[in-house]
Amino acid sequence: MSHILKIAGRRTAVRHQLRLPGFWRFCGRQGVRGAATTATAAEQVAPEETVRPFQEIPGPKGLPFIGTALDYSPFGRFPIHTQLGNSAIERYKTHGKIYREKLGPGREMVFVCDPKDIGTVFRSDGRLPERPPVNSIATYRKMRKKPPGLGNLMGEDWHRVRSSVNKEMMRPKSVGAYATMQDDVSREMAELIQTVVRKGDSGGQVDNFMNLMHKWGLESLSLVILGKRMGCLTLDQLAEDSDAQRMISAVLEFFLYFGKLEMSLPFYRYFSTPAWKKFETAMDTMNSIAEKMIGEKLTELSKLEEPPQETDFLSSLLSQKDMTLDEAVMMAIELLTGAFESTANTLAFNLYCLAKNPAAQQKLYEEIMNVVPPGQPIDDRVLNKMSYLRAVFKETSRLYPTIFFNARTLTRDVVLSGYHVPAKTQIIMANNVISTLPEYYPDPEAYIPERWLRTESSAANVQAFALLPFGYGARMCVGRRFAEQEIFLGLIRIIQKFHVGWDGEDMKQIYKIFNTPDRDTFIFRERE
Ligand code: HEM
Repeated sequence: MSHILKIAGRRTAVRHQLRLPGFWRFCGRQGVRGAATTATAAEQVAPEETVRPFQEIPGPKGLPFIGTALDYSPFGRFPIHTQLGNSAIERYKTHGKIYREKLGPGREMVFVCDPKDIGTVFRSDGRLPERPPVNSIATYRKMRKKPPGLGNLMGEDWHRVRSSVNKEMMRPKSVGAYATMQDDVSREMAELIQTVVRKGDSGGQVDNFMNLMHKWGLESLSLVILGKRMGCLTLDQLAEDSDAQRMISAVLEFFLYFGKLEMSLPFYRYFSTPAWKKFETAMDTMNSIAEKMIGEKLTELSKLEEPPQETDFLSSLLSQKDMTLDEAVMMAIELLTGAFESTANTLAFNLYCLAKNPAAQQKLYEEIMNVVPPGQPIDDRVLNKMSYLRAVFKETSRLYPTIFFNARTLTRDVVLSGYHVPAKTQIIMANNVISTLPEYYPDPEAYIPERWLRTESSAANVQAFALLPFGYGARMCVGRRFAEQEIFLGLIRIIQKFHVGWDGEDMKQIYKIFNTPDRDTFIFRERE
């Protein structure tokens, strides 16, 4: 443990030096307004006299106090689990590309559905971009006296932690080093599907396929973050009391109640509502399993005289100079618990689009066979050669987004669609609306990966900021490269072995913060 503690002590000192002056300089109201004046003058596209005031932004009329919150209740116009994406499409049809909506006390948001406005918002990010806080998680972590986690950190604290994590997670070379490990897990996952298909009594379906996807996502993450296999990848039902199954069940429960709490009035802040109790129990379970796994890893590391040779994310984080031990552990917990569901769902959306579009699937299969013959290991250099695979991923993200909206709290005043929007306003960027508009995507309902290929004449038409599945700028998804690499590997290993079809009703997306497939009736047929 000695070298870990030595490093941790040094980090605490660095943290205190950085924290106070920077934080107050950038978060103080005067500071932000001051910055706003200069930036606004430089960035405004319309002369000042033509800029319309904030209050004139159109939007749905709501009730006093709760605004339009009831629209999103189970009995409202847009029940949140099934209609959140549609709500923005319908509002756009009524109010246009910018609208203002109040969803409860202190929760007024401006929705934008124009790539130019989205560009303006992201370009105004500055050095310390802010997203609206995720209140339920912040409340839980405060109650348990834990650090808030990267997603909820703001100001200089966010910048310091993010800079450390970026070194390991945003550099293609660092992330590429994990590709072979992730590929091993993906190959095993495809072999499990093969075992089921070869039994011949399932008609090519894998019972509870999404559960297999979750196991694949968790196994891969634990290998990358802790350098450890969890033993999830089995066709047998995992024992109910195993860490892996408890973690998977807790994460699914967590996302279900997380979505409910974030999109309803925050009564949980005042008393323990039934939804809050479920959320709290799920968080407790996830954290205790992750803490146990991380604790075991720290004990292993403490027995080493020198830092380990093999790569794993936690060991790399611990060797960063400007992160405290608590923060490194919190970061590992956040990644281990929060990230495998999104990759699992995204892989399922990609498979579904390919199942429904056999010509695109065939084209992808041909690219895979050209670049990676079966049996050959895959590394990051191989992935870089696969342009059709990337195009499939983008086109799926357009039609079946894993996240509907990006969000920012403005750190300076801007002009959006000719309206003045002041600093501190919460902005929701509804890229899912843009995805339905023929002015940005000819034939928007069709699945056409080719529109993303640079060689096609249509490629030039896809406007910047129209599609941003991982957000944008300094605060974009820190797991983007890991997630893409993992999804690409999963897709390659499945499509290489199987023709993927679909049985029955179309898949719909259920909103639980991340979109989730409502069914998983894939049909796998082994290729000749
Ligand atoms: C397909 C899967 C995923 C999608 C679609 C996704 C999408 C996003 C988006 C849209 C954001 C907000 C970005 C912004 O505000 O500009 C975000 C943030 C974040 N994501 Fe992901 N993500 C995925 C997977 C992952 C994975 C695998 C990890 C971790 C290994 C991860 C960790 C994070 C973290 C920690 C943040 C907060 C970053 C910050 O505030 O600095 N995500 N993600």
